[in-house]
Amino acid sequence: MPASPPATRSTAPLISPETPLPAQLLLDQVTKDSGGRRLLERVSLRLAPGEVLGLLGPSGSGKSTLLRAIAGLDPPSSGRILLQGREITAPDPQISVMLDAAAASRLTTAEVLGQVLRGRLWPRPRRAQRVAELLQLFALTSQATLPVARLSGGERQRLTLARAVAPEPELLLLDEPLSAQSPALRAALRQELRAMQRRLGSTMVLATQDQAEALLLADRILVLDQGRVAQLGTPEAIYRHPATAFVAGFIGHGSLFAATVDAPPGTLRAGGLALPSLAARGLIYGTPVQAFMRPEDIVLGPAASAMEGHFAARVLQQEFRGPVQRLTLQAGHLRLLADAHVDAAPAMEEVLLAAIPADRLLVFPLPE
Ligand SMILES: Nc1ncnc2c1ncn2[C@@H]1O[C@H](COP(=O)(O)OP(=O)(O)OP(=O)(O)O)[C@@H](O)[C@H]1O
Repeated sequence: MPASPPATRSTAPLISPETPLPAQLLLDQVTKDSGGRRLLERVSLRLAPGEVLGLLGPSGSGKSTLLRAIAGLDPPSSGRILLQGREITAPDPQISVMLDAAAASRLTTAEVLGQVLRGRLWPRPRRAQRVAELLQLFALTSQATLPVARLSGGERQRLTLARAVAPEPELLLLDEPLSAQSPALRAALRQELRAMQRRLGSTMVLATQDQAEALLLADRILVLDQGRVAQLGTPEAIYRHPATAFVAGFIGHGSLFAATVDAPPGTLRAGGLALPSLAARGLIYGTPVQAFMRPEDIVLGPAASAMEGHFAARVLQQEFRGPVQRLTLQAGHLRLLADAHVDAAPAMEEVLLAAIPADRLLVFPLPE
């Protein structure tokens, strides 16, 4: 048995900065206060070299504040940020952050890119080659000689992104990098960004409100809720095992509804239905909770009839989503989202059998 930790241990940081690396980026209880408000509250995390972190959260949750702190642009009020063991308190050449590429600049697109490729690492021929490569990668070749002020919003965003990745930094911080791009270009740039990150092995933090972007690009996702870490985990863990109702509702789609723990154990009563839920086992009879399910988890039609707790549901709405139809079902007093394969989708107003697998009906405590 290891000796008990000393009594002072409880006030020690959650992560000890003295612990030997692998961590490349370490955030230790990062707190930020500004204008009488707490914008970040004790954010701690450890990113391995080459790891991509998706920073997700609603507008105003503190994503940009956290990125600016990591970039050394706006240091935290308390807590520490370390890159390879060095504390970050000011901008660092190893850290590249997306900053708007001088909107009113008279420089051309190519010149703005060349600007960040200075020093002995970028002798003139290598610099010119890199600029040409970036122009091509970010679909800006035709705009190479245009003054930056003339670029469209999407072009300027691509230039901002190209400028951030240009120096091949150790740590790349991106803030909504593709929000102004058309869907096709966005998909292509996502792939490009991921390939580039793998090739360079840069550690990356990507703040976005676009869940698909975070789910596709990130190794792990940090969900921020009012400046606090609501959950940190792999995309799959966050999607399948959300820690709170907020995370469940924020990532992906689903139905969140009020329920009460019922008998026999592992049953929820909601909207007049009795629904089996493994997550409700062990909870005290009569406890009010929030229940959550994803639309793709509901079983529809004859397959539902063999399942415990199946119920009748009426199709209220249909939404075409390519291979699936997203249905809104009326079941008891509940409205539930359900996905049906487009070839097997029921008609409007059709009444059909439905069931929620017991391991897919999640339970969260009521908000305080
Ligand atoms: N200097 C400041 N003083 C007071 N409040 C601030 C300051 N800077 C930012 N805020 C507030 O802090 C909160 C977090 O802002 P931040 O820009 O980090 O959010 P975000 O998650 O990046 O949002 P978005 O997705 O809309 O860009 C916001 O409510 C913002 O208004």
